[in-house]
Amino acid sequence: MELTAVGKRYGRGGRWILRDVQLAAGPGELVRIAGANGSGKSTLLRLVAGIERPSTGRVVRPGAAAYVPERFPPALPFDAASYLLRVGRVHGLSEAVARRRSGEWLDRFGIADRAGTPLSRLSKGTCQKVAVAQALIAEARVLLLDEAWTGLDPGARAVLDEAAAERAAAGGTVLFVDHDPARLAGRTSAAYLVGADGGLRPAQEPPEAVDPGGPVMEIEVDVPDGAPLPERLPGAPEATALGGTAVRLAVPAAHSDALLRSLLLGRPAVRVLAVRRREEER
Ligand SMILES: Nc1ncnc2c1ncn2[C@@H]1O[C@H](COP(=O)(O)OP(=O)(O)OP(=O)(O)O)[C@@H](O)[C@H]1O
Repeated sequence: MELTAVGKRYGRGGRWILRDVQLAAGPGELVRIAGANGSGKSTLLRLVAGIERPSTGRVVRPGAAAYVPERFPPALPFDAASYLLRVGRVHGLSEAVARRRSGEWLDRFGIADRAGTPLSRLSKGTCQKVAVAQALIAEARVLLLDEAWTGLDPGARAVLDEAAAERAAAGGTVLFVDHDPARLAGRTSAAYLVGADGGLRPAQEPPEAVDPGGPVMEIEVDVPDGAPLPERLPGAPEATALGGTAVRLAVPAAHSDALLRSLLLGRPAVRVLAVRRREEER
C-alpha cells in the first residue's frame, strides 16, 4: 500500500487537510496513525480505503481494503448475520465461507446469540462488534481501523487487538487510529503523526506497556520445512533455536494468546510442541 505526494482538501479553495503525504506500508505491517482532533486521520484512512479520492497525488493499494469507519450506520434493514453475509459476498467470498467466518467472528465477540437480531435493535456496543466483524471476515490485504475500539467492552477490545495483530502476522497491512496511545503498544511496526500543516511524519512509539518483570510464557514450535518465522510476531518474542527445526519463543504472558493464535493461523504452518510458563529461577 503506498501513498505518493497525496494532498487532500474538501472542495475548491478549502484548506489542505493533507499535504504531500508519502506513506508506504507492506505485508505484515501494523501502523498507527496519530494526530490531534480534526487533523485528518480519518481522511487519510478514507483515502486508503478508496472512499475519498486524493486532490493531488496517488494512492495504490493491493486489492480492496476492509474498513471499520469511525461511525457505523446501524440503521440498515438487516439482522447481524445477514448483514455480515452480504458484506462477505461483496468482498468476493463464497456464501459458505462468508457464513463460516461470520459465525466465527460473532462467536469470538461473544454475540453469536444475537446473530438474528436486526441491527437497529442491537445495543451500541454490540453494533460496534458487528462493525468490526464486517471488516475482519474479509481477511483483506489491507485492514483499516478508525477508532474501531471505541464503544467496545474490554473483552472485545482485547479480541480486536489480537485480530489486528493476526491480520498483520498473516501478511496483511493494518493501519489504525485510536485515542489510546498505548493501543497495540509493542506490536506496531511504525507510527506516524498527521501534523496541523497536513504533513505526515514518523512518530515515536510509546514504550511496551507490559511489565518486563511479569510472567513469561514459552511456546515451543516445530517449523517442519525450516522456513523462517515472520519477523513481527505479537509480543516481539525472544526466539531460541532448539535443534532441528524446533524453536522456543518467549513472550510476556499478556501476549501469549495472540502469539499462539498468529502462529496457528499464519505462515509458515507450525506445529506447537509445548506451551508453558517460564519457571521463575530460569
Ligand atoms: N466530507 C467532508 N467535507 C468537508 N470537510 C471535511 C469532511 N470530512 C472531514 N472534513 C474536515 O477535515 C478535517 C479533518 O477531518 P478528519 O475527520 O479527517 O480528522 P480526524 O483527525 O480523523 O479527526 P478526529 O480525531 O476528530 O476524528 C476536519 O476539519 C473536518 O471538519
